[in-house]
Amino acid sequence: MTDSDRPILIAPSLLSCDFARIGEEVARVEAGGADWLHVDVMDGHFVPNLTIGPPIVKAIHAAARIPLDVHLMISEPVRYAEAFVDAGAHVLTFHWEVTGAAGTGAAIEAIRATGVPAVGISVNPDTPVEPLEPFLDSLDLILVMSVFPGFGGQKFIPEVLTKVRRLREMGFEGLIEMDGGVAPATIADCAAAGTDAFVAGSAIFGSEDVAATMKEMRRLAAEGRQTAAI
Ligand SMILES: O=C(CO)[C@H](O)[C@H](O)COP(=O)(O)O
Ligand SMILES: [Fe+2]
Repeated sequence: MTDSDRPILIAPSLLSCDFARIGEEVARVEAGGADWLHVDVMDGHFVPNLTIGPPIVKAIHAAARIPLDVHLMISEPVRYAEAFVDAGAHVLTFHWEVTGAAGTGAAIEAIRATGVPAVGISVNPDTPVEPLEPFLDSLDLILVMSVFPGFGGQKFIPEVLTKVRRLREMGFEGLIEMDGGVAPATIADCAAAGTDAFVAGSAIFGSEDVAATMKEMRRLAAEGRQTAAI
């Protein structure tokens, strides 16, 4: 895939939305041009925070028209994968820190067996990407965390950009997603490094006009990618 063929996917993280009005929040970002809805699942064990489970994901899916990008920050992703896929996950991403070199192949296989359209793996900011090499051909997406998982509204860690470049050098052709502190000020660098999918919670839901913010982020991502290609 050449740079010009690569998508620019804007994925608002519902972690920063008004949960009391979640259906309206979904409609608001869809109308504003979102490509995916990013859903953060936390278990209070892998990360020190608790969010939502399959019933709420099902409710979001019922309200949504665009794909659900489900980010599992949980210690037992395989145990719960089917429940999240039944609830409507389109992309299901688990963490390398949970499965490691010994368990990742089996986890990918088990999650693939659920019939989910896309299987992803995520790496924390301090996790290298080289150990992912044996699994690159069996992954649809790699989510590079640009904050330590657990909370929205944290500051972008720019050092992770080298891992996006490294994954492209290693020949990964699938989607690369960045999550954490992605905003108008940081998105161009993410795109220039080789990112396709951009998760943003506080930058989108914290803005006055979600449509204008997403449009501006898309423009800056395209510009960043083009600058990198010159
Ligand atoms: O996975 C996450 C946190 O663990 C969230 O997706 C992420 O933090 C998005 O929020 P923000 O854009 O505000 O950083
Ligand atoms: Fe996330």
